[in-house]
Amino acid sequence: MSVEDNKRLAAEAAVQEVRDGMVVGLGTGSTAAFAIAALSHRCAAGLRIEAVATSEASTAAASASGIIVRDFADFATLDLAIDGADEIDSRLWAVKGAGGAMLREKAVAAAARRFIVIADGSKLVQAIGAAKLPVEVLPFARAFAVAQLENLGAAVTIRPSYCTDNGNLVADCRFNAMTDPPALAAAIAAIPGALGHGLFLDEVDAAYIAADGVTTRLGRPA
Ligand SMILES: O=C(CO)[C@H](O)[C@H](O)COP(=O)(O)O
Repeated sequence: MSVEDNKRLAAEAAVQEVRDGMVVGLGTGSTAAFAIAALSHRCAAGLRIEAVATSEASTAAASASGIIVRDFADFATLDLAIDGADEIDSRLWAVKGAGGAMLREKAVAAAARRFIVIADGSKLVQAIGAAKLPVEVLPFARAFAVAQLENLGAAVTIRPSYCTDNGNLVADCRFNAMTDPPALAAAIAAIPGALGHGLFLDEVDAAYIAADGVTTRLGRPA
């Protein structure tokens, strides 16, 4: 089984949780794309849902595949959201944002009554922290925010030639050791000009992880 097959299996397992009448948050990235495809097949077979999407790319993909996509600005809560991750551990702490959508992704995940991460087995780690941690940065505050992130121990690279869907920069941060993710999340959130980051410590309710063609669920059942 290839990595792509495992991404698809994890996505298909998560999409089984979607029920008629739900408002569903759609993630961003290659694994989330498999969820959009699986959801599109279910909609073609008669499932009636509405969706909101975490990026312009996912909005376009979902709309093109026949899913009704609404504006997240009009929803205070969602029934379910499904998204990929760059790392996830058994505490259901995740790092997201390699695709640069973490600010919208976190708002959608937080609004969802149930947030599911889908991933192939390579994303399941003993403890998060090896992946780069993306931080969305207001261009106006670029140098200040980078210096503040460096003060927290990060080696920071502004993602070249990249602009988020919100018109901002992404500072990719590498930490030698991420010893206290909750403290780090709080410290980054306190930086003026740092608009959001890819540490998801409170949002994930469950994860479907597929490895070697076998899908495992971590976290609470639907
Ligand atoms: O957080 C994300 C985008 O901002 C993605 O969900 C994450 O990067 C995983 O992507 P992929 O499924 O392509 O590996």
